[in-house]
Amino acid sequence: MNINLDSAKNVLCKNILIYGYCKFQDKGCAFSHSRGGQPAASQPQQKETAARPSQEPREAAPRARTLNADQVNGFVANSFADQPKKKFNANSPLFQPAVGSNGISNLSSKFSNLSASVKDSPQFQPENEAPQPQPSQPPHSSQQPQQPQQPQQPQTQPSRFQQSSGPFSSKKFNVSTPSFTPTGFDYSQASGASNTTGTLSSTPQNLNAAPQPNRQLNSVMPPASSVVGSHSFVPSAASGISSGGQVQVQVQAQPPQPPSHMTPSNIMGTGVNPRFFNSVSPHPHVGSMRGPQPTQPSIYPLQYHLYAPAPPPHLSVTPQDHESDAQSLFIPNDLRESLHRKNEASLQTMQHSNLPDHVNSYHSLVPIDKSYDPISKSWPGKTSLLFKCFSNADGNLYALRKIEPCTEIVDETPFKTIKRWRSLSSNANIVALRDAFTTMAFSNNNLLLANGAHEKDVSNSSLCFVYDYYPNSSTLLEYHKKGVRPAPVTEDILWAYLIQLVNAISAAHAKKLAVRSSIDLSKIIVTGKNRIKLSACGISDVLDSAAASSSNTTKAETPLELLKAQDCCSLGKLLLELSAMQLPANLRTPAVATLIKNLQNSSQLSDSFIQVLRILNDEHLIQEPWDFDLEAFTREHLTSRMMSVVNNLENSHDAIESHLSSELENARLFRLMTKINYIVNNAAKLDLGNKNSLRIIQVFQDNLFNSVDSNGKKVINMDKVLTNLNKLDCGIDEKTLLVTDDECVVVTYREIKELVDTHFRLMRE
Ligand SMILES: Nc1ncnc2c1ncn2[C@@H]1O[C@H](COP(=O)(O)OP(=O)(O)OP(=O)(O)O)[C@@H](O)[C@H]1O
Repeated sequence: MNINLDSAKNVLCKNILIYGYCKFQDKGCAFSHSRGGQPAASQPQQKETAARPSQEPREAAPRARTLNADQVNGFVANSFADQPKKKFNANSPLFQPAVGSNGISNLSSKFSNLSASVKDSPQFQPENEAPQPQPSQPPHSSQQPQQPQQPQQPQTQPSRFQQSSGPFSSKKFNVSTPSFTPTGFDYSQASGASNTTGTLSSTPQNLNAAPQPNRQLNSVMPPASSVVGSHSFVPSAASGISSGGQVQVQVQAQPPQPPSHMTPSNIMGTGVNPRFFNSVSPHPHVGSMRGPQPTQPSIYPLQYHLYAPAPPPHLSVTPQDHESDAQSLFIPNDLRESLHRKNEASLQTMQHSNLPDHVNSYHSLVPIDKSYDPISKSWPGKTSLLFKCFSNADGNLYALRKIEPCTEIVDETPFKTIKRWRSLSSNANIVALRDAFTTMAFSNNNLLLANGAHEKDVSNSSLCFVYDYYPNSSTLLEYHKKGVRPAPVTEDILWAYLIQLVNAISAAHAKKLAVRSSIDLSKIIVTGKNRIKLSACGISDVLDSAAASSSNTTKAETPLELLKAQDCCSLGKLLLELSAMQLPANLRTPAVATLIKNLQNSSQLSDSFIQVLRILNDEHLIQEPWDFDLEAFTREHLTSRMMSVVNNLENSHDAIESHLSSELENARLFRLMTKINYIVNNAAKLDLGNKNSLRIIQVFQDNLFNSVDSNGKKVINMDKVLTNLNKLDCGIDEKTLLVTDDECVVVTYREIKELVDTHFRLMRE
């Protein structure tokens, strides 16, 4: 038809007259589309929207929620109808992204073909479940009282997919899809929290009475694996729709319980003495916890096992040369768990306590002593308490040991060996001493001054030693004797301990120091597998020196040679004590000679180790200390054993390095999430061109953090976040279904990744 373009623009389009809108309005229709200056609606949906009564203001970001059956059945493709601009409506001519100059439009225009409405969403139906009868009447069953409509209640994500049946009822359940939501993460259920979603019901009758929606919309949907995959799928739930059109879920599974190793008692058991965290603490420095107390144990520790654990050894199949299993891609579970626990212990804080805010340049004190008794066994007449603290100087964590009373220290003289101890900080088997001082910080100064006490009353001062902090370490006593499950003592372990202790003692002796009270089961800490360190070095030096200078008697200092020999004796005693643990209780006699004989006869220890025990426990060693040469002893008895210890250390170093390399790229998900957050948070401020593609990123981010359990209750599903981010990071071709209140769109992870990268690049330009 020939049209005069000049005159046509003044003629009202017939489509407007007949239908009220023209679908070619933006596609080149030459006629006028404005009635009396009012632009005509270009979509029937827009007219509907305009006629609709004003709705509740919506959240800026679309919130994933479930549509009820009425919404589904009566759904018209009103994508984001109540938003200023339409974005993803496949039926709308407006969803043709304008050709932009930034290149994103090409990409996002693809989504116009992929877009699908919520009504098209499939329902997951387990294969063995009988198909639900189609409703022959409106969804108002006489058997079911109608649930009160609660439009503002949060709705459930899985139920969105329980509203249509048919097409996918014969599909196999695919746990590898992103939809698979392990049910082990809803700990809130375990605490007895009730279902807050008023429209949900868990009664079995609802399942029978529930009609299914008519729509069979499989033609536009992607394969089941990807569609079901984009949502939380709970295999144990059967679904239905109530008479009120509300989704009902029948829950069959018991609420999941956290693994036994993740119970609070277990966590507490590994770290700080729980008494420090009681609301009324028996610890002298820890006051009662103020502030609101949690009413239910809703806080759970970190989820250490975010990946599936390895199968039992007898079930694991040895991979072929060209194969690799998933376990090899990740850091081993036990190593990851131990590192997590160490981090947790390091970052633990204590909000309300009577501990001072600052002790010299150290702050944020948290007790790490696990014993209930502050009275020290190593330094008679003193109390000793250990705290984790942060340094103001370098921000690092340290272990601060407070010793009281310290009235005998009146000047700097007792600290004369501290500098030499500090110089041993590089020794692998000595916990580095960083600082030593006396302080009044632990005494309540204000109270003392108010009571007329002198400000510099030394009776209230404390002696403090600051060491490197090794989170979650335990003493040899706790590790092999007093722990919940004491580790067995083998000969290999004994040799490894002996060599490490000789290394520490030799280093100290070379600096003209003696380790003294540090050679004790309660003062040697285990920091890793068979790795030990002497803690509390230097304290005996300071205390003995202070005691000597304060006493009026001019008592001669103990000769260093004697102290060195005492160190070797202490080493012998310690090894004997550990070795005796291989004997039955009735053979553990206090007489050294008999004990060694029993060890020789009744244990698996080799003759060479028995020989070492004999030498180190020889009484002549104390009587004639000058005769003993530790270097010669090392050369003669330890050299051959050193090779295997070095070999083990090298192997462990290699293993740790290979695990480290597998985690080299572990920041990639953080980078990806940062990019997405930058884009989404700055979307309003930045001119990012095509808004449709931006919307996809927003919806992806929104879907990522919206998980619900089988009851429609919001849960934190780290597994889903990790899985989806990993897929996005790899940019795989698998499709995912992004769902908002009104619409869903099917995109591949590759396409979302391209959008994220493009937008982030544009944002930086
Ligand atoms: N440098 C350190 N870093 C981290 N933890 C440490 C450090 N030194 C000791 N610990 C831990 O602190 C806890 C208490 O140690 P401590 O030496 O006070 O033992 P104790 O049996 O209480 O001794 P004492 O009878 O002398 O008080 C132990 O569990 C130990 O593993």
